[in-house]
Amino acid sequence: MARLMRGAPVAKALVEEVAGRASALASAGVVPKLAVVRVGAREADLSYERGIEKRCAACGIELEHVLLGDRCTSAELVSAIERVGEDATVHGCLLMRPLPEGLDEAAACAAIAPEKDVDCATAASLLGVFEGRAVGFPPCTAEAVMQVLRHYGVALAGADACVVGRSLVIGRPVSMMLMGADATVTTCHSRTRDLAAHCRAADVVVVAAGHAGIFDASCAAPGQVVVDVGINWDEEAGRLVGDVDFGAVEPVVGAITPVPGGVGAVTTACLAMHVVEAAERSVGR
Ligand SMILES: NC(=O)C1=CN([C@@H]2O[C@H](COP(=O)(O)OP(=O)(O)OC[C@H]3O[C@@H](n4cnc5c(N)ncnc54)[C@H](OP(=O)(O)O)[C@@H]3O)[C@@H](O)[C@H]2O)C=CC1
Ligand SMILES: Nc1nc(=O)c2c([nH]1)NC[C@@H]1CN(c3ccc(C(=O)N[C@@H](CCC(=O)O)C(=O)O)cc3)C=[N+]21
Repeated sequence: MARLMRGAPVAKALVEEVAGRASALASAGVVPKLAVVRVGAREADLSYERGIEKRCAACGIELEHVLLGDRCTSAELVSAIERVGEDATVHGCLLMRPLPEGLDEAAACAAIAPEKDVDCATAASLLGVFEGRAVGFPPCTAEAVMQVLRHYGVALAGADACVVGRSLVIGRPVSMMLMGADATVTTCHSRTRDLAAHCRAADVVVVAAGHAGIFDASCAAPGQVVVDVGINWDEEAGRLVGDVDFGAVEPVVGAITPVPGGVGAVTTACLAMHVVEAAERSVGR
């Protein structure tokens, strides 16, 4: 039986700290505020937004929704993002990604004011992650993975870590952050020849491929720590599932995060933390 690494206690500890800092700011006349920019109404974005709403309410963070229709142009999106940048009452700007087909994501990300980039969409923030410096903010999900590992006391120095996925939002930043924590990191992707062998050889595995069940019993090893970042909708079962075949893997490994109730719950807490930190920076705290 593996140890279950639930997200709730990790999120709770973060929220307590964030709420305290937000209320200190509010007493000084600054209410931390997040703008969420969403194009269209896809379910992945809506479910994230519901989590953000709950979390911001619990932390004392104000929320503004900037909504654009499915058929908006890249120019309209860029000017909406620029208006958020000019609004001095807003401290954080989250652009829901990926954008619908046909919109220029690079231009939209570049339009975010760097100091309000709470989810690592700009080049400046990515450079901070790459260099391991605290300029900007790392992606909330990548940071949530690190917070889970830290909360549950997973030793990373000298450990062999395997990351499945190389996207700019999760796979690559998590690989960098694990390396920054002195792990030896292997990053796998769709052209990796023997995924199962790389996974089995690792002490810690972070799975972010976006395919239900891609990490199965053939990837698992006794004692291993498995962090499941995947969020997939299982039509047949009518529920949320991760990238890990939980039923097959849980009996083998040492520790594992559930889906739902794992990394996703911590992601919104990291977002709230970034907004408060951005508000603190804006008043020179
Ligand atoms: N828990 C949370 O808070 C969040 C969870 N997510 C979830 O995380 C998952 C990953 O998201 P994201 O990084 O944006 O997804 P992307 O689709 O951008 O990237 C997926 C990565 O997985 C790799 N991959 C795909 N198939 C395989 C395979 N068969 N073997 C090995 N690698 C493979 C891809 O390789 P290649 O580069 O070669 O194509 C790619 O690098 C999704 O399920 C998403 O819903 C997303 C945001 C937040
Ligand atoms: N710039 C950007 N960054 C993102 O991180 C991002 C995004 N755009 N677009 C949409 C996807 C999707 N996503 C989710 C994160 C957490 C939950 C979440 O809270 N999940 C809970 C369950 C929620 C529920 O109860 O339904 C859990 O896993 O326990 C859901 C979805 C982030 N995304």
